[in-house]
Amino acid sequence: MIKDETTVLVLFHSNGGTTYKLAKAIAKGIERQDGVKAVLRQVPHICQSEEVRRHAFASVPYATPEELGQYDGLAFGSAIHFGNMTADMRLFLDGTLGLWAQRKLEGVPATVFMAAGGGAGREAALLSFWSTLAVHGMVLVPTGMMGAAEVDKTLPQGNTVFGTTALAAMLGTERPSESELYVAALQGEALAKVAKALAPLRRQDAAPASAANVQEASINRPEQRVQELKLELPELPNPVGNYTPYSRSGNLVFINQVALKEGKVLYPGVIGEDLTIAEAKEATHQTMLNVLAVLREATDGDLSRVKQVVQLTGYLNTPPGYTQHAEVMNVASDLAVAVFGEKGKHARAAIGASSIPVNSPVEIQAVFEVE
Ligand SMILES: Cc1cc2nc3c(=O)[nH]c(=O)nc-3n(C[C@H](O)[C@H](O)[C@H](O)COP(=O)(O)O)c2cc1C
Repeated sequence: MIKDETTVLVLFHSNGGTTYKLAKAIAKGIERQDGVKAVLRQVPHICQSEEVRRHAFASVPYATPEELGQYDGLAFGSAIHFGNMTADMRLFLDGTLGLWAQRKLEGVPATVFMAAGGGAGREAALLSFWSTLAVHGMVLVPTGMMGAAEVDKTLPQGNTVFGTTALAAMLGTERPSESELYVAALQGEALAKVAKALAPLRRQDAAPASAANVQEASINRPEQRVQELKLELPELPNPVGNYTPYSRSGNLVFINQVALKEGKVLYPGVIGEDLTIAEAKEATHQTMLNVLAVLREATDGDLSRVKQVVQLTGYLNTPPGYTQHAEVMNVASDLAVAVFGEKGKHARAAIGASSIPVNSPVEIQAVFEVE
């Protein structure tokens, strides 16, 4: 993501298309702000019906919970189901636990819009989002009286002070009505304004922190970092053939590991089919711990002898057409930098493979320069 640009995600869940139409109006409002880009994504469907597959929004890409941390602002939209967000949106938000633990969404502006039928419980439904967003520490952008003076008062309209809704079951005009779309665009514009204003401040806060982390890791001995990060480096795995856990040529150490944990493969199988992306990341973390355990052996128990992490190559057991290799391998790269600081930065390749020994979801080849 280009970090000089303000980017706002419009994330929706829709079955019948009304929330999608509001989402597009919100995105239009966001892009009225100079230098702000809207990205439209949808939440995966728990059960995808034929109706959903036929809709125009079927081609909108699915979001992952992890990607929420990349944006400068977030607009959440869902159909109202029994005075609440839909189960699909709820499930998605429950997937943001990792972001919450890292406080990644703290201070990120957010707003909420919803599609209703007759409007039963619509304010409670909007607030059901708000409590989740408050737990994340997000900056809530309400609609207040936005557009209230301009909406067509001869018909029932969905505007509320907490966010726009559309009253899809109300007669008299096509829904969302022009007034509902009008308020939705104002809401998008208001979110974009806050996102644009806060983005430089948030980056300023984040930059010294991450630079400090890297510096801290460089100053601290890697062994100390391993302890601080509470990383448990496992026992060395026994080779099952005529090879060694590592080989050294000059100052370079070569290591290959798979996702073995206590003698068994952690989450065996194909990523995206047998295991989720979150499980793939856990398996990648385990694989990198195995690499570090072997590296410690190669450096006679002293990781401070590592001069540079030179190259990481990740082979991921993925189906044809898979595209999220980089996201999974970032776990290994982040761990290298967390332990070795600047010396942890490396060249990298991430490759999809149709099968990996012992049905591991991942294999990492690593090259280190040592003293
Ligand atoms: C299970 C279920 C529960 C619903 N509960 C409510 C509700 O509490 N209040 C309301 O106004 N509409 C309710 N509706 C109607 C939907 O919110 C409405 O049809 C909405 O426009 C659907 O949005 P979509 O087209 O984006 O899927 C409900 C619909 C379903 C299927």
